[in-house]
Amino acid sequence: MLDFPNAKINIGLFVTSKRADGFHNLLSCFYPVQWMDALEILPAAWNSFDMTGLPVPGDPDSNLCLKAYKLLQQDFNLPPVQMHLHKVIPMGAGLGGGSSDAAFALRILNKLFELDLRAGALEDYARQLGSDCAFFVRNKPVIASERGDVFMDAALDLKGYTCVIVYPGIHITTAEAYGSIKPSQPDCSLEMLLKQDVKVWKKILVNDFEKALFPKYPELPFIKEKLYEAGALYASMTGSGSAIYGLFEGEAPIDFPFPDHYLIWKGLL
Ligand SMILES: C[C@](O)(CO)[C@H](O)COP(=O)(O)OP(=O)(O)OC[C@H]1O[C@@H](n2ccc(N)nc2=O)[C@H](O)[C@@H]1O
Ligand SMILES: Nc1ncnc2c1ncn2[C@@H]1O[C@H](COP(=O)(O)OP(=O)(O)OP(=O)(O)O)[C@@H](O)[C@H]1O
Repeated sequence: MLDFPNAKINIGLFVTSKRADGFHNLLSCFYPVQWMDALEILPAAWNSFDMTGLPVPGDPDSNLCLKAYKLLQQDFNLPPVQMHLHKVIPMGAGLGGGSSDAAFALRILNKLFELDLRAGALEDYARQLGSDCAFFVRNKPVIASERGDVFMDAALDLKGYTCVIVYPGIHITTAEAYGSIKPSQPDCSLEMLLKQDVKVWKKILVNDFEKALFPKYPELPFIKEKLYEAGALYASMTGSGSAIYGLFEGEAPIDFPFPDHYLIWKGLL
């Protein structure tokens, strides 16, 4: 069975407090975007896993797709599978690519072997694999709270907007980003802020990680400024970076003044 794990962007991200378990509570709108990997899982005589596309750092045995298989294997007597992951979404970008692969692996295995797990049960498995992972089971716009894994549907429809995502090749680990953050509370509820016109988001919505990371990586505010100069109504870093996105009404410009090694994705929301 073949599927296409997609990325997400965060629209507004407030890190509100540090928790007793070492994680942070946050408030953020997660919005799916169609920058996608490809993941195929087939029944096989023995287990195998291989990858193509962007190189994924670390031991392949610790790949989140395999972790997803092993997690379900603890509760279900799964037959062996061959998995193939084609990696397109950059890592350390705040786009949640690894988390999406893991959630899609759970979804595919659920269908392939007719495990009959409902969305709630799949989300519970996903939470064990990473904070962002549960979102990709739902995969529609939500306001996430707590560890980023408790959701409320977001009444936000950006159909017709074009999203441009720029990844400058700076790998920021999530742990590094949270390590430099100072928690703060938003003045007003995120739902209220998102109800305002996209044109005013620039003045009212923030990603708290920008304050912590922009002074350390000056390329990042530069990219954001260039997206605004190109006509974006709203631009922001996604998650804990380093990708920066811009939202354009209708079509986006074709050319951006970025170096060749940057990865740029453009698509309709
Ligand atoms: C920045 C976001 O992408 C926003 O969507 C997420 O909060 C990141 O979620 P993630 O990559 O799935 O993170 P995890 O793999 O669960 O955690 C990696 C590390 O990030 C930190 N972490 C993560 C999520 C969270 N709510 N608080 C944290 O402090 C912890 O140090 C943790 O050890
Ligand atoms: N299938 C996978 N795809 C990508 N990274 C994976 C995968 N499995 C394990 N990893 C590990 O997870 C790390 C980063 O994952 P991810 O792509 O989710 O980054 P991210 O976009 O910064 O995540 P987030 O938005 O959740 O902070 C990689 O450096 C890699 O070592």
